[in-house]
Amino acid sequence: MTPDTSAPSSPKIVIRGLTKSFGSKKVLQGLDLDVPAGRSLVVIGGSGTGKSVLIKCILGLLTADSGSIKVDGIEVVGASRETMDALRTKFGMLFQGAALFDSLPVWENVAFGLLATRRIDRREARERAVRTLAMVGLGPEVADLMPAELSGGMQKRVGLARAIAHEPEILFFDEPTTGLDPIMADVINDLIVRCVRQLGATALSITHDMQSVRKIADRVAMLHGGRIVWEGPVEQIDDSGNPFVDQFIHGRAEGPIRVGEGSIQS
Ligand SMILES: Nc1ncnc2c1ncn2[C@@H]1O[C@H](COP(=O)(O)OP(=O)(O)OP(=O)(O)O)[C@@H](O)[C@H]1O
Repeated sequence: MTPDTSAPSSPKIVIRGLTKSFGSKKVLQGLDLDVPAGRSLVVIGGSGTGKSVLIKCILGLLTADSGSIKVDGIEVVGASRETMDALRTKFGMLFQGAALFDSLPVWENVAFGLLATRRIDRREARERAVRTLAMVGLGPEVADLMPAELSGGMQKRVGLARAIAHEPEILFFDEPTTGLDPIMADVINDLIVRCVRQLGATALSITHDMQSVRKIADRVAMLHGGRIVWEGPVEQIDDSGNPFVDQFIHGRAEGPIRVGEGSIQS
């Protein structure tokens, strides 16, 4: 996404030895990953390999069993509620399906975090929301519509506006193009690139959509068997020499990834 991905960048998020199981199901099994500051890293991997679990552990929505996740040097695993609340002010999130509040107009959806966490009056919040909507290509006439009045692509834009409204340092994108037609998916990918650049943010995304990976990633990490099995610049994914990456990016049924074994070490 940025032209020079080889330039050094200190990590914004450092993950070491992360494990997470659900009952006897081992999902993350000693995962190590650095997310470089100011870059866009995309985690790829088959269904059920634990990509969402990884993001939820970083956000503190799930508690890891062991290991360490440091955001700007602050430990997330075992962090107090106060620490997590403070860290979350740095985060912006766009989840699958945009997850808008149906009962609130668009502008209140966009300004939700601002109204909840900052001393800001409704008039100012609305102005900020309208400015942020403009960043994702939506005019002021959209501000007073209800989410149900919007197409899927517009809802995604509103979700993106909500994610960036408080100018977060770190943006998380969970399957940002799922359910969109290829053209709208490309529009959303372009907006993600533009917004991340404009904010100078660090981005961590998960997606199955290889078009999206090629567009939004500076670096790519492949999750399989509970660990990162390959990590490198996006320019190298076609030439990674890694059989898991090769099979995944070409969508082949044959290869080391056996369907249905995503979270089991092969
Ligand atoms: N809260 C939970 N309780 C029990 N099992 C869970 C929970 N959350 C996730 N899992 C299991 O963990 C595994 C990894 O799930 P996760 O949603 O992270 O996969 P994913 O890689 O994001 O998949 P997809 O690409 O299909 O969304 C799955 O087997 C899932 O059933």
